[in-house]
Amino acid sequence: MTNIKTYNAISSKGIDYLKAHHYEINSDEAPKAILLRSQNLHNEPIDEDVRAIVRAGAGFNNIPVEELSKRGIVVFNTPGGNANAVKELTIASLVLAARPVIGAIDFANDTRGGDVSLRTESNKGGYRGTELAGKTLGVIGLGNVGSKVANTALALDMDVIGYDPGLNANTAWRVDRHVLHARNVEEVLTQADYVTVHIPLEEKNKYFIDADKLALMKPTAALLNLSRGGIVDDSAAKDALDNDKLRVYITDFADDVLFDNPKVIITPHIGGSTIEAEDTSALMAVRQLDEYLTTGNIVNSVNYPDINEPFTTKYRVGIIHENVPNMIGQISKFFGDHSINIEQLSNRAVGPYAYTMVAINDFTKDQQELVKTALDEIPHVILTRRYVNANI
Ligand SMILES: NC(=O)c1ccc[n+]([C@@H]2O[C@H](COP(=O)([O-])OP(=O)(O)OC[C@H]3O[C@@H](n4cnc5c(N)ncnc54)[C@H](O)[C@@H]3O)[C@@H](O)[C@H]2O)c1
Ligand SMILES: O=C(O)[C@H](O)COP(=O)(O)O
Repeated sequence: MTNIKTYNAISSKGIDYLKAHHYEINSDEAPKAILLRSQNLHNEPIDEDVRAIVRAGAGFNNIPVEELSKRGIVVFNTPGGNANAVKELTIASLVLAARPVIGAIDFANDTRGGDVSLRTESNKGGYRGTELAGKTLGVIGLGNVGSKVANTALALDMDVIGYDPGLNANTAWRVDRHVLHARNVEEVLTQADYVTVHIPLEEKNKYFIDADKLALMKPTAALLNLSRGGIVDDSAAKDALDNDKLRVYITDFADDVLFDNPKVIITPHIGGSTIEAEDTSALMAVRQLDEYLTTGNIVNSVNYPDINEPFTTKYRVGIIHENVPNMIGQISKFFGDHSINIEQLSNRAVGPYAYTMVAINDFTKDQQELVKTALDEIPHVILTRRYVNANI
């Protein structure tokens, strides 16, 4: 049995899937893989035998990806698995930014005991809000979450302007054609009545919304951050609120500087916390993990290229290596030199790393032993794994 170590509350759908596929969870054996949500893995020792780490969720800033890549550990996430949940909380946040719902609920509860109807009707004028229809929503990041938010806002009769320089032919189609594409983030910030940020916390995005960008926003605007703490400079946001340069700030990430501020609404990182999103993300995660551990196929990796081929031969060898010249030449030569016939060879690279998958039918025990030890000695090869097709 292969042991999988888990952190955080992983949906039972994911755990049951693993158990039904001959894995054990958190046993005494050295784990072959880690399955987690937001657990911070930076500064945590990762067991020698670990071959894969799967984030059941979108953001992977809690995982030391660079360090793991050097060890040949494949890191996966589950893109889109919780996007609908975040979209719905973002829409709820827009409504909370437009209408004083929370204060109104508190007031309604306070009317208990007196002439409820009289007190309610005579004081409800203090809880008048505005409508989203006709206002402009700026969406920064039009990925799985941002595209859904943008499209839904159109259905609420908002004008939507989006900014995402990373869109490509595969991802751009998700965005409704009525969403205006900004040439730069400044266009979004200056035009929007509501700004919502849906980008990953990478080095380049740390404090992406800082004092300078806040200064470009309308003083009547609302800022929403359901992406990550650290993407908005919360101290700068607090200053903008205190100086009437920003009307309201809603964030899914608590921060000491934001507490006890009537212009701030904080939720406790619940964007992806729905039953549906947790089930979907966990199932995506365990399927991707099982696929990698049993066939070598890589789907939704954040550090290595995806290779997803039907497993039609008896054996496969997956080779994780650096993306440098002549690797395919050296790998092919190795197999040729040892009289191992290659049925198919797939190779893809992303950034500094590459993955080569070699499909084999005739593979003696001696040849398999040789591959296990000698292939790793080719310079720039990081890790080699052999896969046996259980269906042949
Ligand atoms: N609150 C929650 O519980 C919750 C749930 C899911 C995701 N998230 C966060 O939201 C982020 C986005 O999620 P997603 O599923 O949409 O990810 P995604 O990868 O599908 O989309 C992210 C998009 O942001 C774009 N982008 C990156 N940097 C940018 C920048 N500086 N300006 C404009 N666009 C930029 C990328 O090109 C990409 O299209 C995640 O990385 C995660 O941190 C939070
Ligand atoms: O990046 C994500 O997917 C979200 O932040 C959800 O995090 P969680 O799985 O800890 O709820």
